[in-house]
Amino acid sequence: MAVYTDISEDELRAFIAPYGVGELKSYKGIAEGVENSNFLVHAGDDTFILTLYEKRVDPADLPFFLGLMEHLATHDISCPLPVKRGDGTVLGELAGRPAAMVTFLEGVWMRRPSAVHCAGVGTGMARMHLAGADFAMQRRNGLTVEDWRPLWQQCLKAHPGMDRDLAQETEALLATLEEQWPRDLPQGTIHADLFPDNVFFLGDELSGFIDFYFACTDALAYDVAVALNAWCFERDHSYNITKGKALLDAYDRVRPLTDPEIDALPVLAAGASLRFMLTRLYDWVTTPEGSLVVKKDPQEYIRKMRFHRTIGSAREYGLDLHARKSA
Ligand SMILES: Nc1ncnc2c1ncn2[C@@H]1O[C@H](COP(=O)(O)OP(=O)(O)OP(=O)(O)O)[C@@H](O)[C@H]1O
Ligand SMILES: N[C@@H](CCO)C(=O)O
Repeated sequence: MAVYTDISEDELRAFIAPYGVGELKSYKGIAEGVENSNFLVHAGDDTFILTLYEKRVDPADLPFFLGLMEHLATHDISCPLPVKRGDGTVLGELAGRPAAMVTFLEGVWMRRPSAVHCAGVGTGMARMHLAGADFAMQRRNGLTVEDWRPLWQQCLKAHPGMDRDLAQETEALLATLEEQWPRDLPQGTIHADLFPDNVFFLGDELSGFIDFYFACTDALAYDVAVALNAWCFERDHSYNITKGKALLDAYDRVRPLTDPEIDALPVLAAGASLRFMLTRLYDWVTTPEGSLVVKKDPQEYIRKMRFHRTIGSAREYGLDLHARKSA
């Protein structure tokens, strides 16, 4: 569940007063999510999401995240819009935590996305990348190739009895990625955590993106690689090329991938699988039993890491290189 910090009605009433959203009618904690405390707030005639940022979010990054949501929401991308207070600011403090209110987004996330949803996320992500091109702020990706080895070392330190096969293959992949990581691909503002639980749909139509708290400035194609990992594998860990093709072709139609991006896709996808394997493994080995944090299974991403080792070109993910050439 994700209500780490509880709030009283009186403090919430005082908190929302400067937002000019009307009288507080009701509020309740939201169980989903693992990073922050989230509440559904009804005030005046509207519904909002109130987030209290917990310790894993650096307060110095909040202007970037909230600024990006405002930029995208005002550039035709459906995502939560931070609500401004009378003085124009969006960030406040509640129960000793930095806190902000954003507009409520209709829709639900897809527990079992189909190829149609994968195409939707491909199109939506490409539009988001184009809309983010003139966002003025920058933020370094704190979980990119240089950060993986220190994270791996922290995992080893916390769990000295690490499985030997896993240790060997992780070391080998780290070394390969450190050597081969592409540094000069087109850069931009990326979401960096575009998993199904962060994309809402109404029926088969994408209704919006949430959870921009890993967003950063990095290779646009890395975002594609994260999504490929998160959307195009089945529960039995097999890769679904129909979904991969749907996502990649849809993305490519809105923002054509460059040749270097296409060439780099297998390396980027392997890197993305390592990134999520490592953060999950870190949580797995450092979170005490009985803690409120919901630990996600690193095993899923170990399987994905192994899969990407077998891939030689973007074509094997389903990208229709032939159709691109003749277009
Ligand atoms: N703007 C929004 N509109 C509607 N629902 C929202 C909105 N923002 C968040 N939610 C709801 O709150 C839940 C948790 O939000 P979010 O994913 O941002 O939390 P989090 O703590 O950052 O978690 P995680 O990083 O693990 O995904 C979502 O699954 C969704 O149900
Ligand atoms: N999307 C991440 C978790 C939080 O952002 C994962 O599934 O590991």
